[in-house]
Amino acid sequence: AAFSVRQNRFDELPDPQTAAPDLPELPDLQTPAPVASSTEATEKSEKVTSGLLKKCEKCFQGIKCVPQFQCPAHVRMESHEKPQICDLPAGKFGYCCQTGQNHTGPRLEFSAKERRSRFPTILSPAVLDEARRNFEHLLHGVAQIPVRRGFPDFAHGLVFHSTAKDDFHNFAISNSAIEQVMTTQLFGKKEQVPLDDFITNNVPIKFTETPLAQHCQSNAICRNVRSAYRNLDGTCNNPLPQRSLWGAAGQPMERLLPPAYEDGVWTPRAHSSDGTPLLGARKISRTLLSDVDRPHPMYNLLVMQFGQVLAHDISQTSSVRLEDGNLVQCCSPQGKAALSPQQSHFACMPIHVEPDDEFFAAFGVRCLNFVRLSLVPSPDCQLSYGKQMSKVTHFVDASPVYGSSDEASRSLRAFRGGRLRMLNDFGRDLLPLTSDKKACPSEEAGKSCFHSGDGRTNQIISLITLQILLAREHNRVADALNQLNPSASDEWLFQEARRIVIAEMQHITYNEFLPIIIGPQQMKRFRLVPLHQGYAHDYNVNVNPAITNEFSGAAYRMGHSSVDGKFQIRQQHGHIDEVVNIPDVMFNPSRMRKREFYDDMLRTLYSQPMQQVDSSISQGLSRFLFRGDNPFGLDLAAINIQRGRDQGLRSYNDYLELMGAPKLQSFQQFPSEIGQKLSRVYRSPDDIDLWVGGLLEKAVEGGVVGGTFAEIIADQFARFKQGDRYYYEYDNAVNPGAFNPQQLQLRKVTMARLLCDNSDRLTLQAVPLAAFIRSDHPGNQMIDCDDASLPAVNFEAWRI
Ligand code: HEM
Ligand SMILES: [Ca+2]
Repeated sequence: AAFSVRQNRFDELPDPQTAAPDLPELPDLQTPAPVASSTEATEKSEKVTSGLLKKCEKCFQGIKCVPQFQCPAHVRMESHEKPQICDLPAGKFGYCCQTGQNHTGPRLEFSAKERRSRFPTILSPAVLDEARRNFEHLLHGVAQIPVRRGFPDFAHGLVFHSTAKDDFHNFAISNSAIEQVMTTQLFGKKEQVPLDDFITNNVPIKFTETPLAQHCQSNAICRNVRSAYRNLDGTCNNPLPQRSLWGAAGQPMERLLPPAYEDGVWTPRAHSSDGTPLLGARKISRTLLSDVDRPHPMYNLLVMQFGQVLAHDISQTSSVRLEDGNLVQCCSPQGKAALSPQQSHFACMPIHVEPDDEFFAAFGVRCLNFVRLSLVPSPDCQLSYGKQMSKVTHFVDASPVYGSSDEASRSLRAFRGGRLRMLNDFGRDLLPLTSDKKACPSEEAGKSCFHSGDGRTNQIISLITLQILLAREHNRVADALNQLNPSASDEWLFQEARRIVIAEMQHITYNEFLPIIIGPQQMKRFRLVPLHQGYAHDYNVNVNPAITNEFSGAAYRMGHSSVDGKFQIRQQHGHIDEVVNIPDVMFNPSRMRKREFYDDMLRTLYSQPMQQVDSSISQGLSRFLFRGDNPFGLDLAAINIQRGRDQGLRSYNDYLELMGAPKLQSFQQFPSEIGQKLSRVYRSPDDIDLWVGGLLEKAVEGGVVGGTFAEIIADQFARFKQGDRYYYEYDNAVNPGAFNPQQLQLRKVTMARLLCDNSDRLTLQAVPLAAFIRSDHPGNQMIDCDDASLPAVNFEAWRI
């Protein structure tokens, strides 16, 4: 087989306890595991010696030393061909890696000739015809049952909404991609193509010259690759013409490991490693991910809320739709049962609820709606597995503020003084109201829903708060630039203010936010720490900045565990004025019109602790998500697990191997209570879903997530840095919109400054100096917004 992560190649590594200190460590689980019961794994590892532990050497010219995680092909190599090891910052070792970005690329040793002898190299018209007929039948042969307004699954669908026009466009592209996938499935079945050949892109047959080539992508035409401003849709960031779409809106996501599709193409993982059916996502959620109140001792809810804004900046998938653009329904009314196979849409993957469910049983609910993500055609037009995409620009570029297309950005601009349009609500600037009836779940509420660069803004009121804050920051900067340059054009003011706000967003992300999530070691090892002065030189034209499926489908959803089910809205002197349950402020923005609410919400965010990232998920998300006026909502934990399977994520153990840690061999390696629960829902440690396994790990030192999520997240932010030519720390040799040394003083910006500069100063007069740290944490302190020791960016450097 070309690919076999199932074999544990890392049992060749010596026991981390007894070997050199810089070896990969066992995943640290939330409470110390009873190591005493000497497991099979320990015995094995004591016996073997490693070919890996040669002394660290320098990599050959042109080859980079990267963390093992960024050298995914290593899991597919025999030990004698493993890459050479080398030194990384933070006293860790890495690999001299040559694999480039194509993690699921074909193995080199198969020559094209050898491959060709196995199956035909062209698609026969008969296969194309049959697949076409099958697909037509799937599209039109079943009842088109839409989701009804006012129900939780309607709001869930809105999370994938951008504009009606976009949804329509995606529908056509996704259909073409799904027809490609179905043709591939049929071809695979007829020619008995080995599963491994699909998942490693080893089937060198193209759709070119068939009708299915119609939507295969061409490259973007970049009129000016030296433009000082990044394109709104993210195109033309990479200067090479054949890479002009890297990181752009609508582009496919990357993968760290080949997909776990049962047919190698698009059929979700549904079986355990021993062949028995996997248990359902809801069963796993209610067994393992209960709601326990564990406030974080150090970090506040602003970490959670900034985290979500950032999530929306870098990822938005899209779900399969009905032909008329409506959402697909997979359950009978009131979730009484899953629709029969004859009635079901092909993208249905409903979540099964058992009759003994502690919560949903009381409402007679046996089915939660779940629709698979839509696909995009293979960029190279090759027969391959299904590829999910992100609708927003993959880069950290404040796309929630400006939109991910020229059209979206035009709808947001005032075209005066470089400003964004705002709603003046009795002297306070709020976001403009939306006219898009699909942006809010009920038509009535739609009247007061807000419009921004991201379709998910109204999802929760604390998210609206930060969206307002960022839009105000843009206008504040535009006004300051206008003061300095009264004759500057609207376009110049807009683009300069946008360039500054993006840099602020990037600086706060890498300087303040990310270290909290992944800890200082990972920051150093992946070279993510911003410089104090001067320019960074990490740009790498070979790095694809695309979001990975593992990041969006699992690792970064760690944020869901940091959500608290309640907001404690404070008045003066710490007195709690109102307790708001989060489901009551999902897609319900009316409170924002109360005069003091915006300031109060910001104060809540910086003073209320976030929840620890662990296996506890608030019932506000796992029972009442998007409940609206209904007695029950959806289960986001179950949705996350199901989504991982939809996206073809491999099991947790495979990602342990990728980071160079030994795979788990037994549930006994977990703390006993967790191990027992795991054994009730999984047959073997090889079956654990990535999101679940990641949440069970103990946090890395100085971070909030465990080792596996830390690696996936660090890798992603390394891509956003190395693969973004416009990254704020790059000089003119790389970045045509580079800041000059005086302008780079914008590194002074902090989250605390943004809070002060964009509050209403009604109830918010002071902020914690380290804004993401609880104000009651020793060492942090409240600072008055007018205190000169709270650094501010001076815009003099923009006088022209
Ligand atoms: C009140 C807070 C939140 C709610 C109600 C919420 C809800 C949701 C929902 C409904 C989805 C779509 C799930 C699916 O169908 O697959 C989603 C996706 C996601 N969420 Fe959250 N979320 C919240 C906070 C956060 C936070 C704090 C983070 C990270 C720090 C986060 C990260 C993500 C990511 C990465 C995705 C995948 C986005 C995509 O690629 O489409 N969320 N969230
Ligand atoms: Ca973006």
